[in-house]
Amino acid sequence: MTITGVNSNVLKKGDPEPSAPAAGTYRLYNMRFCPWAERALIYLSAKGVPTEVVNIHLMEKPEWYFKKHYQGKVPALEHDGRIVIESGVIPEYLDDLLPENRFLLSDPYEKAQQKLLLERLSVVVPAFYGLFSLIKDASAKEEKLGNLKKALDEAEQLLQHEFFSGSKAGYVDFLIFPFFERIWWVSDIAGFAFPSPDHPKVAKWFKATSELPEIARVIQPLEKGHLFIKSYADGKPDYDV
Ligand SMILES: N[C@@H](CCC(=O)N[C@@H](CS)C(=O)NCC(=O)O)C(=O)O
Repeated sequence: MTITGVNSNVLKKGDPEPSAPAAGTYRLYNMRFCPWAERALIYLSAKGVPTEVVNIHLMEKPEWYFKKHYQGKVPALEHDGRIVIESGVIPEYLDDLLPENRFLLSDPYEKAQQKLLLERLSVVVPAFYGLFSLIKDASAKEEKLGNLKKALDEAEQLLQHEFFSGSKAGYVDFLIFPFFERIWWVSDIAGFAFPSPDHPKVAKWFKATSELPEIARVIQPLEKGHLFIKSYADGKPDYDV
């Protein structure tokens, strides 16, 4: 196992800054339920590089964390005295740094196409965030589920192969999966079906992708996802569930 600490203690205000990661190893500042951080986590897992995960309490951030990320957000990647932030930048950085095992293709046209596909698929992101209000108040259910359906219709149409990245999972799958996973978490709580037979290609992709070893070994169990989502919807996110 090259990834350690995925479920480690959550560091908060007052906790000391960990010493620098050992040379040649990677450290990911993470929050287990953050979809943006999960993009970087999945990428590191797929790269198979030695990685230590450090979980950050986002409501009570350690003072030193602002040296890692100027806004105090996750993810941030630290290695060999360098820090890289942003979930859209870290994967590309890792591909440039470790080109023997690339996921974002190096051919300029293919690379552009993959990025455009991710851009189009990103309709699922606002559709997902819009679902939170349903957990406490079902009054806008029709509208929110209508937005989700439109986003999933788009994804169904964009899925031309077994994976979004082609016959093998890659950049697009790794970066968009965390949002589909969270739609799945919310579906049980807010009372709608996902994955659903209305989007058969997406349903098949979701199952296959969630079972990939590089993903399965780093994601959170469904029950924990439920607990976190409920705490978040209550306005008191519980980072220790
Ligand atoms: N644009 C950033 C977004 C990251 C983000 O919003 N992370 C959230 C957690 S899911 C965060 O750190 N929130 C803490 C804060 O905003 O203070 C990225 O893609 O990396």
